[in-house]
Amino acid sequence: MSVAVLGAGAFGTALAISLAREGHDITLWARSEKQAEIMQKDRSNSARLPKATFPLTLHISADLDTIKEHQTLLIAVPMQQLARFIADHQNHLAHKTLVACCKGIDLTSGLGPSQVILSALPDAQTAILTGPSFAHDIAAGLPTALTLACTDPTLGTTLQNELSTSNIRLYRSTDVTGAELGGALKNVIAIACGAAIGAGLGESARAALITRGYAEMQRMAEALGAKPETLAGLSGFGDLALTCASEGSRNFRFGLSLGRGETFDPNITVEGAATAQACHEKAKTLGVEMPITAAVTAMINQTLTLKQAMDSLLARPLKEETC
Ligand SMILES: NC(=O)C1=CN([C@@H]2O[C@H](COP(=O)(O)OP(=O)(O)OC[C@H]3O[C@@H](n4cnc5c(N)ncnc54)[C@H](OP(=O)(O)O)[C@@H]3O)[C@@H](O)[C@H]2O)C=CC1
Ligand SMILES: O=C(CO)COP(=O)(O)O
Repeated sequence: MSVAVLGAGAFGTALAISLAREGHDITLWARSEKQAEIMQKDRSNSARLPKATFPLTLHISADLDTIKEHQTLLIAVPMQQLARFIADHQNHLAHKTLVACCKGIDLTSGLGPSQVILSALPDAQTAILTGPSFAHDIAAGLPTALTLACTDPTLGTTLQNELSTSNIRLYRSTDVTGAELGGALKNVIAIACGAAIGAGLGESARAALITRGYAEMQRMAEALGAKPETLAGLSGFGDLALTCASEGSRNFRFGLSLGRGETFDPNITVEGAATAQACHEKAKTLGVEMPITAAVTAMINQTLTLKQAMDSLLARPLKEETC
C-alpha cells in the first residue's frame, strides 16, 4: 500500500482518514505549511473537516518530496484549481498513478479531470474516483459506495483493491468520460434543485428538475461517447440522489441561497457554478439541448431571475418524454 492524498480539504482528508484506518501508512499533503503544522498538532482538520480524529498511520506533510515513495496519488483539489496544481508540481507527479478525486469541467479548457491531467502529463496513468459520498460521512466511518473509473482495466482492478476500505466500497468502470460527467453535471442539477426549494417552488418541482436534469446529463454523455449505463450508476443517478436532496451538499445550499435571494460565502467550494458555465458552452458547441444547465448559468450570471428561469423552462415546447 503506497498512497498519498494531495489536497487537505474535506474530501482529501476524509479519504486519507478512511485509508489510514485500514492500518496503512498514508500521507496527506497540504499546500500550506501552517495548516499542516496545525493538523499535525491537533491530529484533526478543524478548518475543513471538524470532528474527525486522525489515525496514527496518517502522516501530514506540506513537503511534496515526502510523497516520493508513494506510487498512487489521490488528487483532491477543486476542479478549477487542478490545471494549475498539475502545472506547478509536474516534477513530483510524473511517472505516478494519478487518481483525480474532483468533480467538474475545467472552465478554461472545457476538459474533465483526466484530460486536464493528461494534457500536462501525457504519459501519466490516470483514474477518477467519484460518486455519492459526503466527506463527513466517510470520515465518520459510515458506509459509502463510489465509482473508480480507469480506461486500463488491469490498473482499474489494482486501484479498486488498493483504495477500497471497510467503509468505502468501490465499483469499477472503464468509462472514464461517463464517470467524470456524472460527477460534474449532478452539481449543476443540485444547484437548480436548491434554487427551486429555496424559492418555495416545492418538492414536485425538485423531482421534475432531477428527472429532466438526468435526461440532460444523458444527452451530453451520449454526445461525448460515454455509456448511458454509467450515468445510471453511482456517479450520475447515485450522486443526484444524494446532492439534490440534502443540505449536506454545498451545491444544493448554494442553490438554496440563490432561490432565497441571499448571498453565499465565496470561500465555500461550489463546483457546479463554474461547471454550469463550462457545460453550457460545450452544449452550445455540440448542439446538445440542456435547458436546465442554461437556466442555472443564467441565474448565476444574473441574466435571468429565478422566476424568469423557471418560466422559460415551463414555456418550452411540449414534447414526448424521451431522453
Ligand atoms: N466535500 C465532499 O463531501 C466531497 C468533495 N468532492 C470533490 O472533492 C474536490 C475537493 O473538494 P473538497 O475537499 O470538499 O474542497 P474543500 O473546499 O474542502 O478544500 C479544498 C482544498 O483544496 C486545496 N487547494 C485549493 N487549490 C489548491 C492548489 N492550487 N494546490 C493545492 N491545494 C489546493 C485547499 O487548500 P487551502 O485550504 O490551502 O485553500 C483545500 O485544502 C471537489 O472537486 C469536490 O467536488 C467529492 C466528493 C465529496
Ligand atoms: O460531491 C459531493 C457528494 O457526492 C459533495 O457535494 P457538494 O460538493 O455539493 O458538497
